[in-house]
Amino acid sequence: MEYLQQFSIFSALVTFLLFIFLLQRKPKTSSRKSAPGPWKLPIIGNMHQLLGSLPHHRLKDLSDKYGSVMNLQLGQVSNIVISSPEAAKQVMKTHDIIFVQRPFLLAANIIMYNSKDIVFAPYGDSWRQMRKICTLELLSTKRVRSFRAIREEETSNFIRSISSLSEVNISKILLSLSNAITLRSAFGKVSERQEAFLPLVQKIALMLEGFSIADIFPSVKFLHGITGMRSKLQKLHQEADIMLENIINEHRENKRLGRRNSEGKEDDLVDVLLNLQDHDNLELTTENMKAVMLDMFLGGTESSSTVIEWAMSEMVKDSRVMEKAQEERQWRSMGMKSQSTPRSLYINAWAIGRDSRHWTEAEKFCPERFQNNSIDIKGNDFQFIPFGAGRRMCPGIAYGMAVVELVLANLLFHFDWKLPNGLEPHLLDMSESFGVSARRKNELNLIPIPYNPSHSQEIS
Ligand code: HEM
Repeated sequence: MEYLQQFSIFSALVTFLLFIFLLQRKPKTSSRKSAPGPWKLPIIGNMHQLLGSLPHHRLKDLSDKYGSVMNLQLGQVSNIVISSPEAAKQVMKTHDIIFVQRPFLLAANIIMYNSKDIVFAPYGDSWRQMRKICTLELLSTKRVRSFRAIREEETSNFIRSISSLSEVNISKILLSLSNAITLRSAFGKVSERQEAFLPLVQKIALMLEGFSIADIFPSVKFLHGITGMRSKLQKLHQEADIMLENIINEHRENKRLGRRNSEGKEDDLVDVLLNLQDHDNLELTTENMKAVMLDMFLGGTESSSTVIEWAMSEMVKDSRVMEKAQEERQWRSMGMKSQSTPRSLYINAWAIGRDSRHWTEAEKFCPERFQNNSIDIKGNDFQFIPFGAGRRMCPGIAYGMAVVELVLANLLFHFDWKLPNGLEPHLLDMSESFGVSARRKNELNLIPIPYNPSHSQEIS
């Protein structure tokens, strides 16, 4: 089991070689010396050079030409693009304090109650307090363990639902599973009203990813109005606010009446926040609570399902890896227990994970590269930073990995997988889409072949 678990982790994480995240930071002060960069046009700067391909691909091509610390002008905003582990270490470790800010994003500011969350909060006392609540209370190993029953039950239902299908849209059902786990962990017993929160979160995620004209020309205020962006954001914010307000009020009322919000003994995340608000000497406002809940959904659902989606795609494409990952199940079945010119920083972790000076056959899916070495995923080895690094590193590693590992292990244990319509594995399209987590461009459809239909054991 240990081997399969480790393999799942490695398989999942290695997909981050495919996974884009352009970690966005903002230096506290602008440096006087400018990095090299491509020639730029008046007004739009280098925006035209990003057209025609996904930004992380274009940025890698440009950095191959101009260097791993490159200057790029997008509208009024001067950006530094980081594309090597050495440069990433400089900005995320050695000089982390200078680059710890997130840039101002109109969407985040409106949706997140003037950035009262963690992801978009300016570096300072409020972020520090929220981050502490997040690491010590909401996403601690102990809390993640307390949601184990939810993860297992949802995964078990998920596996059972696949068994009765002749073909599965893996992309879609993985996102639903990830959403369902977060919904129950966050809100406890799930009502229809709470389910309506999910499509709204998806709309918000779409608004938060990508480049917006308002952020590229921050001083040209009228642009924000004429694009309709501001009013769309305000509408979404109001809708989310009403839902979150209702959910929090229901929890408050249940608490007052001594009724449990969650099904089991464990508190859900809203309970935890309400307890902190009542008992601790913290300035945790209801707006903070709502903004953090949005962070949990935006940061915690698509990220995990995308890892599994890419891991499955890679393994279906390469049967050698799939078979190796599935080897262990035979043993298990044999009786084992079951500003006007602000400056931003983009860290192209996608390009860094493919740096040929650090990785042999960097483009190849080869989870074994993580065996028998001590490469760390927690931001200490800069050639592989799936969760970022430094002060703003992801606080959701334990939560995310718990979901990825459990779901992937169950998918591999219970089924063999085939592509539909006799499609040859090597012809599987592996294009990515634009967006924060670079999901598959085309959804992944697979045929599940139950490994052992009489075998009802789930992997936990
Ligand atoms: C496999 C799943 C996940 C991946 C790959 C991932 C990746 C990341 C990355 C790359 C960052 C930016 C780090 C930086 O700027 O250096 C980040 C930040 C963050 N993530 Fe995750 N994440 C995952 C799961 C989660 C989960 C499950 C949650 C919460 C439920 C979460 C909450 C956050 C928050 C709140 C931040 C902002 C931290 C700050 O600015 O202080 N993430 N994540």
